[in-house]
Amino acid sequence: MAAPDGRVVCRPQRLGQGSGRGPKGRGACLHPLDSLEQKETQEQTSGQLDMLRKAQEFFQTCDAEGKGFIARKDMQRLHKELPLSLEDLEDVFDALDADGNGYLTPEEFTTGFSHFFFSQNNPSQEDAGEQVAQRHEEKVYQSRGNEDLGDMGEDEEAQFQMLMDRLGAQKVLEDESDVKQLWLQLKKDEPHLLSNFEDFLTRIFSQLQEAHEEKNELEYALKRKIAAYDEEIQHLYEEMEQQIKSEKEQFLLKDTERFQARSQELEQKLLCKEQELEQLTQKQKRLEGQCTALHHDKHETKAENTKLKLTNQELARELERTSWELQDAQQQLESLQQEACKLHQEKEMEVYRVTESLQREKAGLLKQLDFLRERNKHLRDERDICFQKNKAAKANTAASRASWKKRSGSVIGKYVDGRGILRSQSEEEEEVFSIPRRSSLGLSGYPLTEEEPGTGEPGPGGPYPRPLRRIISIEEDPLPQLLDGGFEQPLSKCPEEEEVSDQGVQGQIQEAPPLKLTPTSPRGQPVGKEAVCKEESSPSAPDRLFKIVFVGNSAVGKTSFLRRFCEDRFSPGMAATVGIDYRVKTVNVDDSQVALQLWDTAGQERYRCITQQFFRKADGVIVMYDLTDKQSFLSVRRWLSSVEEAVGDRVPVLLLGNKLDNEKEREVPRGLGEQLAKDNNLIFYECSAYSGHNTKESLLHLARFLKEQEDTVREDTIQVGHPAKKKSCCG
Ligand SMILES: Nc1nc2c(ncn2[C@@H]2O[C@H](COP(=O)(O)OP(=O)(O)OP(=O)(O)O)[C@@H](O)[C@H]2O)c(=O)[nH]1
Ligand SMILES: [Ca+2]
Ligand SMILES: [Mg+2]
Repeated sequence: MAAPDGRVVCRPQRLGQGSGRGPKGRGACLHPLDSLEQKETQEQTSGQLDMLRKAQEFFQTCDAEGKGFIARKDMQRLHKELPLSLEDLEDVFDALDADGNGYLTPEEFTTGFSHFFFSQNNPSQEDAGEQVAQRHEEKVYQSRGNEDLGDMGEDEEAQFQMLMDRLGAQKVLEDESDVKQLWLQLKKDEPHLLSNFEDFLTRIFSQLQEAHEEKNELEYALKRKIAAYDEEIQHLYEEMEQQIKSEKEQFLLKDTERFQARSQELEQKLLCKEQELEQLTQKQKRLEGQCTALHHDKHETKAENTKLKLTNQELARELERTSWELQDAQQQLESLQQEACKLHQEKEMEVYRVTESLQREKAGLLKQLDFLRERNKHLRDERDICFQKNKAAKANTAASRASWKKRSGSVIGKYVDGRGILRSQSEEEEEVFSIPRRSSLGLSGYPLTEEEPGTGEPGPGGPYPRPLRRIISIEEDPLPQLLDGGFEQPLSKCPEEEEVSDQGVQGQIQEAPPLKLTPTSPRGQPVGKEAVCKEESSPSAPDRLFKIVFVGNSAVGKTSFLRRFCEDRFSPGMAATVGIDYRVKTVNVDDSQVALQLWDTAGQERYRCITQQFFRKADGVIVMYDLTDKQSFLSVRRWLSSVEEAVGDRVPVLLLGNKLDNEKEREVPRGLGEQLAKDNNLIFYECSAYSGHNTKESLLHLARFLKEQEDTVREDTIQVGHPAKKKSCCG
């Protein structure tokens, strides 16, 4: 698209417009079609030169005096020579005097002359006056030419040229030779037609000129249109450029914004990534540190490992050696254990045998005792008669009373001889006998051989034997001793009576016969024999022995219960137990024989210190209460705590509520007993020594429990001591 070139497109000025402008106006304005008219211009130039020459000749003609300028007067002198009126000449002068100073300089004259001629080229534009003047001039020249030059070719040529110039034919005609010939012909043949021809030519040329000008105008308009179009295009272009620019700017703005946002986003991301990277770097560093530490540790561990391996090898060797030693030791131990087991079994059997024989003896002695009691009663009766007889004798009364007390207070183990060594005890005895029940049984399974103070006479062979005052301690396990040493050795000593208990049982018992017991006494026969006989009825020897201690308030029925269990009979009106007693009974528990050594304690308060000592070696304890006596049940807790005090909770306890047969007098509901048992982890039964209900069941339960407990302990012991083998041995 072509930008406007800035050329000033100017309309070509009409030549001769305004008489005062002169020929310089032509040069002042650049014709846009210069290039097109160069040729024409060249032709004009040559024409102008001719014209200048002619103008100078005409000037000299007018300036006849040669003063260098033409005045109005000079011009009027031509009136005679030119076919022009004075007025016409005046007009010509005025037209030529451009500055109006009344003189025509050669320049003014020449310029005006040429202008005059050029203006003849645009006759259509000239006003009529000028045209008229021109015609006059032509005619002047023609006539002058016709008259002066005649047949002069050169003149004709100039005339023709002048004509042509005047008509402006150079601009229109390319080749004017035809016109020239025609003009010459016409001039020669028909001179009167020449003016017509010239008019014709004038008209033709003027039309041509008009057409030319029209063409120029059209060209100009076209150019203007093109220019306008160009301008419009330029404008559009500019607008478009502007629009593009603004669009571009907008786009750029948007793009920049987007770019900025994006870059911000990216920056943030980058920041995040950088932070992450930093964290990772730190982590890596940390890990590296750890790695190094681990590496270091590894080395250390390796060294340690090697050391440990060496130690291990050493230890393995040592272990081997030790295991050999251990094996030896185990073999030795095994043989020792076997030996020990054998010994233990033997010992147990001996114990059992002795216990049984002692029991037998005790039964015999009891019989003797019964007999002696009967005797005693009888003697007392006699004595009473005697006493009544001698009632008056006061001095005798005190002595007699003391003697009676001593007889009836047949407690062994606490009460020494009747000579008042322990006088203070007699009051206690009084208490004992103040209760409705008789207190008669001695201690230690031996019948209490009471002195018969009532008889008042000592047995044969010296003073009466003292009553047996020994307590067999469950802890000392005196039975084997008894077996070894017969009855010569003391069973044990009552802690409180050491000083009085060093006489042999045998001796005392042997001293019994002098009491003149009836033949019913088993004394005459060996005590053990009867026991052996009974023993024989037992299917086999017992496998084990358990010591069970019986406790509970007085009169709850402990002794009655044991009698029911051992002899399967019930004796009403049983005497209160004094000190301690025991029985042995073998029972069958799950195909094995279990001997139960049952220790019957005295429930009365005063014997508690003795009872307490028997707990320590007990395998099991039976606490009994009388379900018709609330107080006896309330005492159970006290009994339990004294058991626990002595042995902790390692021994099983059987709680028995006795006298179930006497339901109508029941004071302790069954639930209470059950609850108590449950709270203290006890075995519980309600039973009756009278009817025999639950006597066997309850004791068997306890025996089974003890056996199982022992089995478990034994197994554990075997496993711990000898994991390889399992062997039954006496733990
Ligand atoms: N109805 C009835 N009476 C019984 C029963 N058991 C014992 N008795 C009686 O209760 C009284 C006391 O009996 P013992 O066996 O001597 O009482 P204990 O517990 O041995 O008394 P201590 O030896 O003093 O501790 C006696 O009169 C017995 O006859 C029983 O099951 N039913
Ligand atoms: Ca002048
Ligand atoms: Mg009793």
